[in-house]
Amino acid sequence: MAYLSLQNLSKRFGPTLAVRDFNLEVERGEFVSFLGPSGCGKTTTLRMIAGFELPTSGKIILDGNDITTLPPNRRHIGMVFQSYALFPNLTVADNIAFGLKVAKRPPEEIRKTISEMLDLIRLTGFENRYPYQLSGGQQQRVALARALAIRPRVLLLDEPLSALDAKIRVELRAEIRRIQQTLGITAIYVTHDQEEALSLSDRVVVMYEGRIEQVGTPFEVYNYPKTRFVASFIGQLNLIPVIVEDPQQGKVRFDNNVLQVEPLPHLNRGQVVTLALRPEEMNLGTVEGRNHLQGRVLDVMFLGAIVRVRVDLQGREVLADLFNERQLTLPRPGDQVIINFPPHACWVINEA
Ligand SMILES: Nc1ncnc2c1ncn2[C@@H]1O[C@H](COP(=O)(O)OP(=O)(O)OP(=O)(O)O)[C@@H](O)[C@H]1O
Repeated sequence: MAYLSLQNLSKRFGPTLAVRDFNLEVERGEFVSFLGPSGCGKTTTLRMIAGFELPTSGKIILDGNDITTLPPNRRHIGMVFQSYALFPNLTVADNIAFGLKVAKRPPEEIRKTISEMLDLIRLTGFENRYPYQLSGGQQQRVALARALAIRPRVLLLDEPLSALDAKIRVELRAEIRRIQQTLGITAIYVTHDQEEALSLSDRVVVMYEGRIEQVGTPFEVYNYPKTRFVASFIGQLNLIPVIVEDPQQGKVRFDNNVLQVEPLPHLNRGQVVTLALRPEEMNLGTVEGRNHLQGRVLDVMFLGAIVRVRVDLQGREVLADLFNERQLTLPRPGDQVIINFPPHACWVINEA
């Protein structure tokens, strides 16, 4: 059996079913993210694992023991929140030592753990500072050390980076992953930021309205989304309505253009379906390949590593991404362009 097993978990708050029949198996040492829009039940699920909420139904098994109704302080779980929640009147060292002192660990062990934790979060020398003397990022690293000092069986992180600046957020993200891997600790990370979930996790649980939509590696949920929600929540997606011309040959029609996609044996001729394509699969300005569409540039957004071009394709707006390079000639609004994409880049959504 998996290290942490969530079995048919549900949570109801009055009329709201916040979490519905949630099933997940987490391996020891795995880093799993819960990703979804506000209100989809991520925090509630995390709080049930921590013991702050009792499930309305279902079970939580940790390392072979049923902990569903165990009080939080007996679960041996570490938690990091969005607000650093450090004790303002305690030094860094005393904040880190807090859980160990409550557990009445010997002073020698406490000293040793403080020193190891400071080394791990790269704040050696800061032990006598108070939280107000630290930056937000440093405070959050202390909060992480405090959660880890008790050697928890699972580390839970609830949007731990959302109060920080963009640059610190990216730095600390890498730090969290490094520390998690160094300790081999099992971690569950709640976020509504897809980039954070994709970059940190071994697996991502995509949630919507209290339900799991898909569980998979970052590669799987991005490249092989199982539902329309997952496809549109993670990354950008172009949707183009087309009519099936020849299902066996994978030919579809968009206005007067016949497009080649992969064979669609489960569909019928004449059916209206939606082609879904990522912006990075749309090539701009070349006539190679099998599918070309005429378009007109609406606007150009320079994002650094990529340039995102919004194009009008005969009344339908799509996004096409170019890789930035210094020699690039940027398209301009009003330019006539050709968009092409390979047959294997599109998937077909059939909503009928
Ligand atoms: N204590 C509570 N009492 C009543 N309703 C609650 C309570 N806690 C959460 N809810 C409701 O349950 C649903 C799920 O909330 P939850 O906080 O788990 O979502 P979330 O995905 O973590 O959202 P966010 O990203 O905004 O924190 C929401 O509709 C919320 O209003």
